[in-house]
Amino acid sequence: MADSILALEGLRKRFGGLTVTDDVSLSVAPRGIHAVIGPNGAGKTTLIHQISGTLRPDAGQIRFAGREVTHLPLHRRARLGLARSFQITAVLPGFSALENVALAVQAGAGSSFRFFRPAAGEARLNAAAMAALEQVGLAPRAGVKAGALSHGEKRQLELAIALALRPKLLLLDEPLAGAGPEETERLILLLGRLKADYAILLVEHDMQAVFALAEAVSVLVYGRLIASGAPEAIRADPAVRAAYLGEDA
Ligand SMILES: Nc1ncnc2c1ncn2[C@@H]1O[C@H](COP(=O)(O)OP(=O)(O)OP(=O)(O)O)[C@@H](O)[C@H]1O
Repeated sequence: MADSILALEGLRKRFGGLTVTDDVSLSVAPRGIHAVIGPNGAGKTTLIHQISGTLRPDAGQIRFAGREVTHLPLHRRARLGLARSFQITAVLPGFSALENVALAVQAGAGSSFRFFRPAAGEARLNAAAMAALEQVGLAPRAGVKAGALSHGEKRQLELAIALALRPKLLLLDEPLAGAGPEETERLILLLGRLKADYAILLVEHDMQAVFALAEAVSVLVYGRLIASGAPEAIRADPAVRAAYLGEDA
């Protein structure tokens, strides 16, 4: 589709005898949240890994921002604006929130910061990092060591790191996992704000959050996409109810 930021076409991935991504085609709009849901082991994370470039598909095509990226390595896709949220384990606990984001900005900016004298470069770096912290509501905690942040704040920090790379598409794999009720509410509000400016592909088990946030929902079962569409249509889809939502419906 011409107006999609991401388009998957006939994507396939096998692990030995197991087909984990089975002829998956879907497109993601340039703004808003597209959720991918499905039971445990359905292949959601494997799909995200193929989009980010961590895993190579066996067949099919991935188009991102108007070009084919199927065989591009992860860092080249990141430069084009494809960001995955970094897991908490990637955050450096001994560095402040600001330093963590600044490191990401520096890595993402590549050579563009070399043109500045070190001090000026550092000021620009910190300003860009602070802007990303502001976007996620973490600016007041900029000086706090990442290791001392609460679980929810670490999630916010991961998002700030991803945003610092100025992405066009954010890949979020279970951003609400492990968050308490209050943190969940805060993160849902944050994602609701971010989706106005970014395309977000969201893998999430929290169905309340998914149906509150998503403009589009795709349902994976055993690696196959059994439905894709507006949340209301997905909720009413008999195949989806039978395969997945049935137990909660
Ligand atoms: N590297 C691998 N080698 C072999 N099998 C794998 C590998 N990675 C994942 N799998 C298998 O592929 C299937 C899909 O896994 P995946 O993690 O993508 O599912 P998921 O939908 O993200 O699950 P969950 O909701 O539990 O996180 C599972 O059966 C899993 O055991």
